[in-house]
Amino acid sequence: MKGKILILEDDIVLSEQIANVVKHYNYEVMQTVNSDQFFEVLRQFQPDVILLDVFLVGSKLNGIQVLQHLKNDMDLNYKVIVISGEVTSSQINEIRTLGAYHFIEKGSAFSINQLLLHIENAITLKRQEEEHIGLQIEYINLKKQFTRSFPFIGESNAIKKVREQIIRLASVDEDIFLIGETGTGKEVAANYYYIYSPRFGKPFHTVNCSALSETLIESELFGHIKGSFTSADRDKTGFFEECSNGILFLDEVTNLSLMSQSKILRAIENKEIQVVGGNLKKVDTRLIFASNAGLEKLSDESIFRKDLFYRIEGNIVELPPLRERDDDILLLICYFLTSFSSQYSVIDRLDLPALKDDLLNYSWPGNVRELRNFCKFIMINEQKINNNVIKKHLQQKINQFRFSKNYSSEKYTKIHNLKDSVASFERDYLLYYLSLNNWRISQTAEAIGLERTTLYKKIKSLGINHLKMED
Ligand SMILES: Nc1ncnc2c1ncn2[C@@H]1O[C@H](COP(=O)(O)OP(=O)(O)OP(=O)(O)O)[C@@H](O)[C@H]1O
Repeated sequence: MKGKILILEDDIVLSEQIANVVKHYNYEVMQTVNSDQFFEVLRQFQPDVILLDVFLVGSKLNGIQVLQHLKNDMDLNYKVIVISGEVTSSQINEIRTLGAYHFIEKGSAFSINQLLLHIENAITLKRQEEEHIGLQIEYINLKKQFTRSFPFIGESNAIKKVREQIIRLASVDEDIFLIGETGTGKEVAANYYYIYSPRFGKPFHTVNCSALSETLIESELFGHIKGSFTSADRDKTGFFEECSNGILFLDEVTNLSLMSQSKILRAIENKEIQVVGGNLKKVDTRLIFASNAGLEKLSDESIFRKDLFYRIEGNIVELPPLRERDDDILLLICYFLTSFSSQYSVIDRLDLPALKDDLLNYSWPGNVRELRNFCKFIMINEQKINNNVIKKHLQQKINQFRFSKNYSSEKYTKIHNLKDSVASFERDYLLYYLSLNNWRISQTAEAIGLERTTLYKKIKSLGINHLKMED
């Protein structure tokens, strides 16, 4: 069946004649003689094309009024072909303004073959429009899904500025360089760029450059031809070509060798890649670079090529560390706790604003990732969540951080006598766990796997002041 046709025609002989011909050409047809009957059939039949007469004897509405009703009250995509006897030029204009697909005069010039041609064209157009609408809906849904999966939370001025920069660069289809400490959200920002890029919906791949081995890097990025090296047992398309018309996200780009960076620069400048063992190929790949390196490291020639740096310098966007966007910490903690609480069915009753100072007392060196993992840890390990529970975990975190910062291995390797070095470590270790366990000896002993008496002896022999301790 090629399509559905609904006829509204009071001339039964003509209606029958048209119906027979179009049926013969594999269309499904319904015939009606007045407007009431027409609207009754219309709802159920859902035609592709409507053949509409203008003057209808015995009908509540004439053809033009029917057309008016179709335009104003029905948002479905029908194609209407008006077939009529004598109509005035102003009526023809009205028919056109009301959105009819075509107007055909009855009379001696009327040809059913021509009508068939118009029907076929109308149906083709309708299918194309439907496909276009379908694609648009799919595109909008994909965007919504993407935005939900990669929320970019933050209302601090710093993050607002970052979002603005990203939207501006994405909308003009420029390469971008995201820099920032680990966990500040460079990958989140890359996804945000993709959403605002005209390339959204086209391929988008992430390559972690530190995971690429130097020998295979060219083949991974630019592809290779079968037989071009020992293990190349078939042709391979590289990431640049896979993402042509789309976006390639090169994460940790400063971990690439200077040689590999020069090949990337060539690919950007010439919009062309050299396939390993093959020919040059034109590509149109937009690039997002990301690195944990600060600006001063980026301008160090031994880490990042000067020419590549100058090429991208104007498009650097810096993700601020969490400690510099304190306004966001409550928004983020609230988001993570809520998302993990539904995941692990833990109810959270918290007065978050009262926690702000405590949260900001810590520097969050792992940034948003650390905050996220902190929330996850609490949600998994605690049954009841309240401000005190959060404070307790925060204090433990602060203690651990101080311990790792103050007692780096360097402190012990500097002591040239092994016995003294071990003693120094043991002392720091015990002090750390004693403070973590509120100076309770039994609790500390259990936490570190010692007998209570052994711990007590060690405390004495290491000269730890045990006056504030309890058993
Ligand atoms: N603004 C934000 N809103 C919501 N989640 C965020 C935000 N920033 C970071 N995250 C979350 O924090 C975690 C780390 O983010 P991301 O991987 O983007 O950081 P990164 O800067 O790329 O880190 P790295 O340099 O270590 O790869 C992710 O789980 C991410 O979803």
